[in-house]
Amino acid sequence: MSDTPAADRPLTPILDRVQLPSDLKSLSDRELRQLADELRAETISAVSVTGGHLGAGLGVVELTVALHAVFDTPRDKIIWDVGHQCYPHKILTGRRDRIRTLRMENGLSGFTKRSESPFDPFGAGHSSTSISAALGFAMARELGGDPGDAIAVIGDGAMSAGMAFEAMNNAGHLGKRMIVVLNDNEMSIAPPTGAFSSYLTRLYTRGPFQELKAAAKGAVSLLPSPMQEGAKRARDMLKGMAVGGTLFEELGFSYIGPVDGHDLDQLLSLLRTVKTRATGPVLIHAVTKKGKGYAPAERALDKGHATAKFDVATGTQAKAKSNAPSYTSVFARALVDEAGRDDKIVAVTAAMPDGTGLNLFAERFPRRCFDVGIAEQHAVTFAAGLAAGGMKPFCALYSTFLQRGYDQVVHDVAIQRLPVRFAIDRAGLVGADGATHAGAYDIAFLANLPGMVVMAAADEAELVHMVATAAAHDEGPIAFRYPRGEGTGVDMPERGEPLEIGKARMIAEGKRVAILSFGTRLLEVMRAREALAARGVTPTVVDARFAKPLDRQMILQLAATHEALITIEEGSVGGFGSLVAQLLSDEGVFDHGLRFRQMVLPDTFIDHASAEAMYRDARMNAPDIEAKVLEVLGVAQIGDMRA
Ligand SMILES: Cc1ncc(C[n+]2csc(CCOP(=O)(O)OP(=O)(O)O)c2C)c(N)n1
Ligand SMILES: CC(=O)[C@@H](O)[C@H](O)COP(=O)(O)O
Ligand SMILES: [Mg+2]
Repeated sequence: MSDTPAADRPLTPILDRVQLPSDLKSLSDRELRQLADELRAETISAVSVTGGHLGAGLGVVELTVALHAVFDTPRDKIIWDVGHQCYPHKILTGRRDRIRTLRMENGLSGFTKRSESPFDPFGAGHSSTSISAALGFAMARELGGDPGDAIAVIGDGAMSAGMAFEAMNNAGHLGKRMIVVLNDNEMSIAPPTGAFSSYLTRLYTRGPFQELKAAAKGAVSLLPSPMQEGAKRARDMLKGMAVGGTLFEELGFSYIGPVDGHDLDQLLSLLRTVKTRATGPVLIHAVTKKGKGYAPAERALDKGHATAKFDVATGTQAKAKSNAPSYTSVFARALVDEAGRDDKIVAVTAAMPDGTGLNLFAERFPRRCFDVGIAEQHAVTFAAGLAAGGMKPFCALYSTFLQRGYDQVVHDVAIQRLPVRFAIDRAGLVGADGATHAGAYDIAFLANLPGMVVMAAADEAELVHMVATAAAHDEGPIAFRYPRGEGTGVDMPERGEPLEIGKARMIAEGKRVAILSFGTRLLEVMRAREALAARGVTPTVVDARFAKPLDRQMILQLAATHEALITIEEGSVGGFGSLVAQLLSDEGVFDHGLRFRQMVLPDTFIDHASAEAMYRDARMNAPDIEAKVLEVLGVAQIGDMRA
């Protein structure tokens, strides 16, 4: 477990007096200002030993203190969008003693989580859900459910997603008291793109400040008294001028802002007034700085969005030893290579240019690369439109975020048989981000779609071939998946060669049991095979490459020549193994006594830990494969081989 030596911990006399947010009520505003400074120092110190999301939390330190000082949590509910900015909130809500276990096995989650604390009323990890959830709490209160205020804190990046607007539309119509704090730091993970982002910038660069905007639309009564004076002056000035309402006002919110989100006095005074006077939906537009107060984060291109462990004095991050290129970079380079030969290839990312490697593509082909913002649904249908228009779109998304665009995959892509290429990164278990980010379901939800081709790369050389396969496949949609992290270090091909659709590859011939591997568990399968050889068992090993279409001929042949078949994949039940089972059952193979086992992720949500530990818990590492082979053959032990 990580720790900070006592001598290196920041001095935090006020924070030391805070066990729970109720302790903030006895602090003066001056003490609250000091508390904010100490909370920032404690956050930096903690993340320096755990790694994790740093910049977003540093940007909301004053907001966190002000919200907890003014409202009565957990009766009042603060709903942090994404949840990646919640570390200061965790420190103030009874979790300081475990803050140096963030994102570790058995430690605190890196996001808000209902099961972790009553101060986390709603869990997150994916973006743009907070306003919907807050509205749900507000309406539950109106209908006699849990009392208290509902406050959504949502970033400018998350605000640009469709869900946020769906929620605003509904909230403005229902007209009930709820509060949205728009935390505008002009950053997503990368600098934000899009017209909405420019709109927010215009809101605070065009001139009118909070007094003027509030005056223009009658939100004056929500402003604290000193500001009301200014507002009245502003209203007088405005007489006769045509001042357009903000988009938020048009949607039925009282808009207050922009306010300086690091000015604690102003925040306290504003929130106190809103707390006593608000009757309907209110949006407070707070302007903040991502990474605020820690120079290395403020200077970094990503404003310290996510860091490895680091040295607090210098900001220097610990470098992971790497023996092989990451799958992400292999994908990106292969795509750039293909695109150099084919100018119809275009690429789409939903706010993850660095995470998907498409930053590399954008450097080389800026006109052919689109960052659509946090908008996975749009990304998929936009790619469908590009395909319908004659382009060859690669839609590069994390498996977990593709979930949000599923109807678009079915309705806009698959039914129309449009050749959208889905590059699915972060397939399988991802480690520290935990269950919300696990890429567990894409095989199941894609391979059940008629006409969809679904591939998984067993190593980085295979990935290069799959990029080439997707580029060459114009007949309909095609997807290929690959995990987070580095490859296996295999020799790389000069250039990708399109694979024959639906053909598996034989890796090692053996006897009695055949293991059909789909994806990067192949390495663990080969380790298991080596261990089994010592016991005189030599399984046949096949890299399936395709979950859809299956290599029927190869699978039926293996079934005819082996006593048992085992499938393994980094995905949930309902995917590759289920399709193999369906084939074997349809062909009556089970009637002849074939023994069959599927190794899939368990039917539980696996908590954050290292990816290796998560696969250990999922029982999908080499010792588990070895045990499964022995069990299916009825050889030796029953029980845990890993003693
Ligand atoms: C649906 C979804 N897509 C993508 C992401 C990845 N993601 C996490 S935080 C983030 C940027 C959020 O920007 P913003 O809301 O402005 O918050 P900030 O980090 O600037 O505080 C992105 C793209 C996600 N969590 N959920
Ligand atoms: C909060 C969030 O959704 C992202 O920041 C995510 O943690 C990135 O994951 P990777 O580190 O795998 O890119
Ligand atoms: Mg932002």
